[in-house]
Amino acid sequence: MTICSIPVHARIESLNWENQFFAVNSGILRFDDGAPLLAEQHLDPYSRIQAKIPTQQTALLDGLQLFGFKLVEGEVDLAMTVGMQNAAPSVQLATSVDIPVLRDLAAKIFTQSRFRTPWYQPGDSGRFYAQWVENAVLGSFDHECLLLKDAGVIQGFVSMRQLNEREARIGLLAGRGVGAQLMDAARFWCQLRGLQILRVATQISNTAALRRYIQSGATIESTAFWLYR
Ligand SMILES: CC(=O)SCCNC(=O)CCNC(=O)[C@H](O)C(C)(C)COP(=O)(O)OP(=O)(O)OC[C@H]1O[C@@H](n2cnc3c(N)ncnc32)[C@H](O)[C@@H]1OP(=O)(O)O
Ligand SMILES: Cc1cn([C@H]2C[C@H](O)[C@@H](COP(=O)(O)OP(=O)(O)O[C@H]3O[C@H](C)[C@H](N)[C@H](O)[C@H]3O)O2)c(=O)[nH]c1=O
Repeated sequence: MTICSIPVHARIESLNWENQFFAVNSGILRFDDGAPLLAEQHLDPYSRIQAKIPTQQTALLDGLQLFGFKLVEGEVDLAMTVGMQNAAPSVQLATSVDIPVLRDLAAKIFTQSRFRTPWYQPGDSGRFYAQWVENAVLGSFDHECLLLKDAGVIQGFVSMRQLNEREARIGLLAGRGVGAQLMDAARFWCQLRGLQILRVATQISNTAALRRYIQSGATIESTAFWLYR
């Protein structure tokens, strides 16, 4: 077999938020035919470089592997139309009082993650989703976090981000056995804002989440591989 280089045109964007949060020096490849040809000396200054590639771009997959990139995760991106006939669910808006419980839940429940060992430190992934849900409650990343409670106890949560005047994206969604209600709540949140498309992404291995999103009316829009070096 002859191994020859496969041209990859990309620039590197520093992942400033992640670098501060994880105390690393990481960047992400942004692919662009007008960008310079990728070379080792562009990658070397970083302790970690991430790349997210559409799964159908097998030439890119081969090219990045020649630079030493390794497969870390697969991601499925789904979307659904919101419609106008959604019933109001019995959810509450999370407030700062809910943060400690939500942080604890989020740190434990998202077991599949691209922020996993050996690429990140043990505990980094849990700490990341805990921060994500806290920032959703505070409206500093996702915009709001909706809670499903039973007798005052949180059964599930879903964080929501409005992307533009038509679309929203679910940030984090969790609650064993209450996925359908959480999806209904997400859809209603969109309807209230006049949004038409609801997007959601999950890890390719998360079959429970994939089943839930599809049963709730979503269809697969795209799939991607995460590679790191
Ligand atoms: C946008 C995102 O945040 S993507 C990440 C989605 N969230 C998570 O993965 C958090 C953990 N999972 C959950 O909170 C829920 O399982 C959801 C929201 C994904 C789906 O909820 P529901 O549709 O109500 O399904 P339910 O929780 O009953 O799970 C379906 C089945 O998968 C199983 N299952 C769910 N998660 C897992 C898991 N991580 N490992 C093994 N089995 C699991 C459940 O036990 C259940 O099995 P059963 O039917 O034999 O009882
Ligand atoms: C909390 C927070 C995060 N960020 C930054 C940090 C990252 O660069 C991105 C989020 O990256 P994303 O690819 O979305 O992360 P995940 O792969 O973990 O997410 C997927 O899986 C989750 C379980 C969930 N389903 C999610 O919807 C998926 O996308 O954002 C930031 O800049 N500021 C913040 O406050």
